[in-house]
Amino acid sequence: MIKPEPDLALVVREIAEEMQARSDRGDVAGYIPELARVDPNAFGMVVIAADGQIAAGGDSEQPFSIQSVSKVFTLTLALGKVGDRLWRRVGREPSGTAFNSIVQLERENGVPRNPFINAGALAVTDVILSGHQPREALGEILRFMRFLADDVSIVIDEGVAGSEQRTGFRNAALANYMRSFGVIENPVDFTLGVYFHHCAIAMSCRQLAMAGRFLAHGGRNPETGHNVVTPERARRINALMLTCGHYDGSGEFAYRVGLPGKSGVGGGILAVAPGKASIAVWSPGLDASGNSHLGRIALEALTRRMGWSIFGA
Ligand SMILES: NC(=O)CC[C@H](N)C(=O)O
Repeated sequence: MIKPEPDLALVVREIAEEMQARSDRGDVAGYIPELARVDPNAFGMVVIAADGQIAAGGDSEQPFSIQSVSKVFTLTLALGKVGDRLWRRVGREPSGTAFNSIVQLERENGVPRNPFINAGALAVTDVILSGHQPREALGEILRFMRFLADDVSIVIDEGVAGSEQRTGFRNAALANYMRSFGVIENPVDFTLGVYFHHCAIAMSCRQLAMAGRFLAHGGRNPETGHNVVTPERARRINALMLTCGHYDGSGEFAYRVGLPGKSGVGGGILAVAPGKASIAVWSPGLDASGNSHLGRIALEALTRRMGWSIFGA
């Protein structure tokens, strides 16, 4: 007997209700003052299926700080700008260290392990910035997000950006250290400014799931028909998300969820079920690796109930 496809809308609503009822929520990111004030009880989830069906649950329309989820999109832009030359400045291996770790950089001559840890994302941002003023580079990133999500209302939360600019001493240390090796080429303050601002882009789960659609469908947005990247590039970005998208929790995420995913300390996760769906989830409480605690649990429930893990049922 063939098992019927589970009802996606129902599954997402059920998961949202289950998550909202849980008391284990993790801890909100305390090191960025503006994020420390976010309500830990928020939870939202949006799944956009291949046919365009949108299944939503919880606080799916509430904008949150996408933080490191932005690194998927800056990586896409930087690859579009310099292609494989990007890999001279950043590696493609999981780090096995915290997202803001400093020790590995010294051992590896200022070349960050991958584009998703902070050091790697700073190097990627620096590539986008080269040849531009910070304002122009930021405009390019924001325009790209609006284009992908098909939504001009997406903005940068200046309060969050300013908050990080005042307190991001560790990122400043990473950037200065890389500058000493020539891995960062622009004035460090410029690169940091663009980085803090793209991390401070605010989006809802629906907007984020929209923006991720090209990754689920071989580089092409099935709705607009826009080819954003080649199928090969989409596949490779997904591979990096699977192996590096959750820092030192990437193995656990692959083990439990089985999808390429990218987290941010705002509590958002973008996950990609190739050929099937683009998924965004948000719950501000984090686990010890700095990834959304309930976000991961919700995604695990989704892939189990839908049979969507890339490794099989
Ligand atoms: N993991 C994250 O989301 C970190 C991003 C944050 N803006 C930082 O640089 O610390």
